[in-house]
Amino acid sequence: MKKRLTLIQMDVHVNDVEYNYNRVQELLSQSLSENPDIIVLPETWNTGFYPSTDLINIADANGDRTKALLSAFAKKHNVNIVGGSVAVAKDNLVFNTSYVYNRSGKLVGEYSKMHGFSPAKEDKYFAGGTHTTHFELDGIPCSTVICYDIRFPELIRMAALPGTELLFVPAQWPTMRLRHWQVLNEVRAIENQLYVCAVNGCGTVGRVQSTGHSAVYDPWGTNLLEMDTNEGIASVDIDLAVVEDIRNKINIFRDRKPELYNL
Ligand SMILES: NC(=O)CCC(=O)C(=O)O
Repeated sequence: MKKRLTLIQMDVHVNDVEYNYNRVQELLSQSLSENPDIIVLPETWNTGFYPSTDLINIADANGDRTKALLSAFAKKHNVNIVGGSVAVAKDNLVFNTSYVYNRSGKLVGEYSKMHGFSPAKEDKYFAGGTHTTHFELDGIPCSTVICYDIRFPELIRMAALPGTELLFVPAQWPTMRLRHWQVLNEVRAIENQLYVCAVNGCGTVGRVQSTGHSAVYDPWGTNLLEMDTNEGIASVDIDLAVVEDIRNKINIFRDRKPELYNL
C-alpha cells in the first residue's frame, strides 16, 4: 500500500496565536495541491515553543479551537491530519498535545508530550503526558511522539511494540543540534523497523532558531525526504510493503528478549 505524506514546515510566530492559526489554515489549504493522504504539522504551532508563565493565558482551552479547525478541514477535504502539537490549557495546567484526525474528521489519536525539554524549562511550564497513543490512518498502524521524546528509546519502543508501521515526530528542533535531529530520527526508524515522519518548525521560536530539515526515513534508514530551513510544504510517497519486507528479513520484534532487559 502506498501513501503520500505531506509535511508542513511552518515559521511559527511566538505568542502570536492569531497569526499562527490563520497561517496554519493557509498552509493546510496550500498543501491540498500535493494531493496528500496524510498532512503533518510541527510542534506547538499555535504559540511557538517558548515555555513561559504566559502560556496558560494563550494556550488553546481544552484544545477546542484546534480540534474544531483540524476536524472540519479533514472532513471537508477527505484527508488525514496529524495535527503537530499545540499548547493546550486544561485543568489549570498546560499540555503539549497532538491531535490526529482521519478522513471523516474523527479524532483518532491524542498524545501529550511525555518528556518536557528541561533545558528550556518545558518540564516546569508544561504538564507531562502519561501514555502513548496508537491509531490507524487508512489502515496503517501509527503512533506519534513529540520532539524531545525522540531521545528516549524506551518510549519509541513502547510506541512501536503494538505493530506500529509509521511514527510521527512533530518538533521545534534547533539548528545547533541538527545532527542529533537527523541521526535520532534515522536510528529510531532503523531500530523499530518503521517509517519516521519528522516535521520541524523553522524560523526563530523565542530565543532559539528552529532548523527546519523536516524529513522522512524508511525502515532501512533511507532518507526519502529532507527539507531546507525555510517555511514550506513537501511530500513523499511511502510504500508500507517495505515494513513487511524488512521484518521478514530481520525480525527484531521476534528476536528481542525483554526478559533479559533489566531496564
Ligand atoms: N522542543 C523540544 O523538545 C526541543 C528538543 C531539543 O532541542 C533536543 O532534544 O535537543
